[in-house]
Amino acid sequence: MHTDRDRFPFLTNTGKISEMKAQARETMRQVLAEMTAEEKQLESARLCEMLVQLIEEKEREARVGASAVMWPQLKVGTFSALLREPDLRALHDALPDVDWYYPLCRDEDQMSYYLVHDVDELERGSFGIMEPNAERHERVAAGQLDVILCPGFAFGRDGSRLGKGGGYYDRYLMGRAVHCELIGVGFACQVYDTVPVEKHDVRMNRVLEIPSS
Ligand SMILES: Nc1nc2c(c(=O)[nH]1)N(C=O)[C@@H](CNc1ccc(C(=O)N[C@@H](CCC(=O)O)C(=O)O)cc1)CN2
Ligand SMILES: Nc1ncnc2c1ncn2[C@@H]1O[C@H](COP(=O)(O)OP(=O)(O)OP(=O)(O)O)[C@@H](O)[C@H]1O
Repeated sequence: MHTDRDRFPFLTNTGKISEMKAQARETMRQVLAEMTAEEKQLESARLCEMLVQLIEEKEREARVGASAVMWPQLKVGTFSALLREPDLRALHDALPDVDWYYPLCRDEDQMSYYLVHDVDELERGSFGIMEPNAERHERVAAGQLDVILCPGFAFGRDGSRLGKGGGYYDRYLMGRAVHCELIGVGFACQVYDTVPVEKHDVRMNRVLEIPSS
């Protein structure tokens, strides 16, 4: 059953989508600021459990018929949490066979992913985000990732995503492989039926939603 909660509630239609997106981001900053550290921790753990199930299922699919010499390892793009984002670090321990890649903003508009075995290898970089180091970590081509976990300010169940406003993800995701699954990962208060998007905004294949208890 859909309720008012499901409609993205904070918009006055100004006729300009870019203005509506800016307004929606501002509201989401306020909504997210109300979450306590404990709530964020609990929901992050829940999201990790959901992701473990999903990724294990993908691993099983990839391994049907695979041989021991060509044992497929999933390449998954993840992210380091900003203050208002879910903390996904627990995935490393829960899924040790996955190759984890983290984004690095290389200049004003380009982002690339690098292989990171241990979260302790990340260093504080642009925007205060914990990032890989281009000299120490191995870069992967955009078309090589099997799954990309995408952060954002808000997500729609229809796959729409409201990002942070840098355009990094949209530009990067244009180069993804056809089989690559894009998963929107946010807290429960970030998921609505739909959120405002422009033509260039890339749709998620799936948006995680913590079931309401
Ligand atoms: N974890 C993470 N890594 C990412 C992004 C992201 O959104 N999240 N980016 C996506 O493009 C790129 C960096 N771009 C960014 C653009 C804007 C803000 C920003 O406006 N920060 C918020 C604070 C958000 C928070 O704490 O959650 C703000 O000022 O309100 C941050 C990063 C690449 N790496
Ligand atoms: N594929 C693209 N090619 C060129 N410019 C783009 C592309 N995608 C986005 N941009 C530009 O980047 C800027 C920010 O876009 P937008 O507001 O959609 O970012 P966002 O999706 O919120 O950010 P992010 O994806 O980094 O979280 C806009 O000026 C937009 O025109």
